[in-house]
Parts: sequence; structure tokens; C-alpha cells
Amino acid sequence: MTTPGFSNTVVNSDIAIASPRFLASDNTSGICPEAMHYLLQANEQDDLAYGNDVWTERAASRFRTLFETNCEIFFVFNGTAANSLALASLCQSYHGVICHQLAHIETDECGGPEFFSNGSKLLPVDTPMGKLTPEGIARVVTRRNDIHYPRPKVVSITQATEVGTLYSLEELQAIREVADQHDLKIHMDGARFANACASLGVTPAEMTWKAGVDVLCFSGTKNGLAFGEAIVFFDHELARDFEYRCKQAGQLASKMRFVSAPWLGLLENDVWLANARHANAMAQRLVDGIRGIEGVNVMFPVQANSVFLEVPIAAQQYLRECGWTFYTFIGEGGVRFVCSWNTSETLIDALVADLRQALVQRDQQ
Ligand SMILES: Cc1ncc(COP(=O)(O)O)c(C=O)c1O
Ligand SMILES: C[C@H](O)[C@H](N)C(=O)O
Repeated sequence: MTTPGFSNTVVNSDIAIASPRFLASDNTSGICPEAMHYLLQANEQDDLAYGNDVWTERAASRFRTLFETNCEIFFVFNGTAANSLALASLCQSYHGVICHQLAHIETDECGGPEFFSNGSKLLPVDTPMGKLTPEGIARVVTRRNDIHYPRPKVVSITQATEVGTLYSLEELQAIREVADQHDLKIHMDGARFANACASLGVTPAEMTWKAGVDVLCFSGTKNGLAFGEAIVFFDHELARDFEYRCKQAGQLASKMRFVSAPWLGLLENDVWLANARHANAMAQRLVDGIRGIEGVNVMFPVQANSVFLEVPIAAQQYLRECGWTFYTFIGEGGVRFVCSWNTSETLIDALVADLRQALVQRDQQ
């Protein structure tokens, strides 16, 4: 059996079932108990459809409390839809979206943002550490101003980035300043927003609207939900008619309560933060554990829950034979491990041991 995204990797179902060694992505984790509790609560009795239920209102109200402002919330099934529809609401088809060349919207959404915006062109920038810089943004905005080139209208940043790095509040505010100079909106891909908040020790408000972000796509999927992303608009004008955009894109769940209610499990008692802190801590455990293993190099600072490693091909094959799953097509190559809310210390320690053994095996070949 080969698993999509794992080219030429055969995942032995016995190993997978016996001891799931899925660290390729936080998309492989299960539903956290708090979210499951609310999923079952929402199933206790019937309720209105299409977001008119009590759970969706409760969840939206919780978000307004969490973000300390009267933001507008929309729930969709996944992150590609969230990013694509949010970007489409920020610009016209003849506009451009400035993003990092490693951005998920550029590399892993199969043209969704361009499709749902009817053609807005992504304008990728190559700057260090997977992060846009004010200079890089300004270069794109000023390089062309003739009618033949799309006018940049949006800056899209990913927090935490696709390579596991973070924008500091100062970096976010500097991006806001250059966006203001050039009449640009700011979209934040918050697939790992919780991990960033946990790592920086800042509030959701400080990392979004107080830093000038116009719309956030906050992933619940990667934080302990089965599915479900919250699109958070801090500018009501930009949210105008957005529900129609969701409906037309097939993102208006008829039984919306099963998408929204589990969010209460995350938002109550700051479970979202605890889940993220744990995932980040497991990533740190991994990077601490591999220190000193000859032949394994850490490619980017581990600032959230992703770890990118340079690992020799033979050692990669050994890890796969041990049942480990990981991606090698994200970021700038290398091997990516992503820790989740439920990643155990035992699993991390087993990976460190197998990595160590993998290099011994290689040296003996
Ligand atoms: C940075 C980033 N953005 C967005 C997404 C959303 O993707 P999906 O459509 O798979 O939910 C992901 C997926 O893991 C991601 O890593
Ligand atoms: C593979 C894909 O990029 C997915 N968003 C992930 O990060 O696992």
C-alpha cells in the first residue's frame, strides 16, 4: 500500500497499526478528548442547519472573547479552502498576492487560491528562513507598475511558517508598515497559529489585529480537531457576503454544529494552547535528542512543532523500514517531522534511537 504524498514509500499496515509512527504531519493526529466531548454533546439532540445552530454561535462568541474584539468567524472544512476563500475576499482577479516561495498557498494547495480568486496571481518571494521581509515585499511591489502586470494587493504570511520558523511581533509590525505604504491587505495562514502563540508567549490579539493582520485562517485540524478551520475577519467590510463565497465553494456545512462545536473543546480552558505547547515541547525533545548524531543536521531553527533534518538517503530508507513516516518534499528538502498534541515522549525517544541506529547502519554499509 502506498500512501498519497509518500512517493515510493510502502507503509506496512502491520507496523502502522501496531505502533503508529506517523510524524510526517500534525494532520495524522486524532481528535483530542475535549473536542470529542463537544462533538458528542452536539449530537445529543437535533439542531438547525447551515450554521444557525446554538453551537456555532457559542463557538463564534468564544472566538470574539479569545481575540478580544468583535471579529467575524466562518467555519470551513480545511485549510486550503480557508486560505483560498480568504484570499479571494481580499483581492480582485487582476491583483497579486505576495507570498513566500515556500508558502503552502504556493506549493501545496493545487492552485486553489488562484482558482477561487478567479486568477489572482501569487507573487512568490525568496527570502531566508521561510519568512517574508519588508524589503522583499517592497521589491515585489515596486518592480513593476505598468498595466501589464497584476497589481499587488495582499501579503500572505504563514505563522508558524512552512519550515517551522516564526515571525516576531516586531517583524509582523514591520510588515504591516510596508503594507500600509503600498495599500496591501494582510492574510495570515494560521495552520500552526496555536503553536506560534504558544512559542512566542503572546496573545492571539497581539499576533493578529494588533499587529495589523486583516484575516486569519486558524487551523483546528492541526490542534486536535478531526477537521475544521476558523476564518477570522478583523475587518467587517472584508467579510461582506463571505458566507455566499463559502456556500458557492461547497464549504457551508449543513450540519455545521459538528464543525463548530468541537472548537469549544479547544477554546475552553485554553486547551488549544496546551495542545500547542505539548507539540512544541515534543519538537524540542526531538531536536535535543538528535544533538550530536553524526550526519544528521537541523536545517531550520525549531521554533514551533516542526523539525527539518538533513538525513542521508540510506538512513531515510532505514527509518522507513522501521515504520516511520515523514515528508521530504516540503520546505527546502530534507526530512520533516511534525509533532502534535498527542505526540508522546516515548515516540520521540524511539525516533531518536532509530535515527541513531540508522546512522550506525549507514556507516557499516
Ligand atoms: C502551512 C499550511 N497551510 C495550510 C494548510 C492546510 O492544508 P489542508 O487543506 O490540507 O487542510 C496546511 C496543511 O497542513 C499547512 O501546512
Ligand atoms: C502536506 C501538506 O503540506 C500538509 N499541509 C502538511 O503540512 O502536512
